[in-house]
Amino acid sequence: MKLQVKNLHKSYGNLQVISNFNIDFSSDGIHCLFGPSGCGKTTLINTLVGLCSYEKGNIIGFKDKRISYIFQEDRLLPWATIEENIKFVLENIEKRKIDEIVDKYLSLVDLIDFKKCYPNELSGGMRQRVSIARAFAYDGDILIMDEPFKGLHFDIKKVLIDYIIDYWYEKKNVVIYITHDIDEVLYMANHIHVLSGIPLKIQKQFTIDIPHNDRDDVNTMNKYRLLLV
Ligand SMILES: Nc1ncnc2c1ncn2[C@@H]1O[C@H](COP(=O)(O)OP(=O)(O)OP(=O)(O)O)[C@@H](O)[C@H]1O
Repeated sequence: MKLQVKNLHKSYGNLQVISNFNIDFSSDGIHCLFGPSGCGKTTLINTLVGLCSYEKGNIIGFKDKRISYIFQEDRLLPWATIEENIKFVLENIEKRKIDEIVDKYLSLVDLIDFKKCYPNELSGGMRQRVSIARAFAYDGDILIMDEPFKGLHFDIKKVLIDYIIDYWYEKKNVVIYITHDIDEVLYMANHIHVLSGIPLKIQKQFTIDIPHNDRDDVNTMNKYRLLLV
């Protein structure tokens, strides 16, 4: 699967956040958008998934795709329990299977004991984990994540990153994520787009074509680290 953005223009009033921007996404590796706060990364992905309007340009390949989107903020329904929040995105699936899916992903994010709780009974990090579980349960054709692990404890973060890497090897879906964390990039990403802005620009793009379970040689990885600092 290949997704393309061509000559994209997007502004908020007089603020031109994206101007004549081009980028391609493929399913042959995990894509990372790496850039400073405020350069326009969230605006770009909100535009790609149709949450933001844009003035000009072509967005090719996203239409009619089911998209799992992990937002920066949890966006849970406050009046629904944790399990109901996940069930809400599971359509056309038989009831027995729905319970299995809910339990599978709540166990993955280590929140199975909290499924009858409401969002306001959980901490911010726990709510973020629910929103990760919800996105995985939805199982879209494209997975997009906006700083999904920000503020999470190292142990659970590693479990979730390993899950995403395995998920990508299994499904070979397009996976795009935003992060500010260099170690996370070196551990998880294949195609790295280093961005600046505003307006949003690609400073450099490079590929780490080392298999994920073979990235522990510090000297090799430092070569890539230097491209990110
Ligand atoms: N709804 C909005 N209305 C007006 N301006 C906005 C809106 N959303 C974002 N902006 C502005 O657009 C610019 C890009 O914001 P955006 O959130 O896309 O950046 P970002 O790279 O994702 O930042 P961060 O890494 O901090 O999330 C910023 O100057 C921001 O103030």
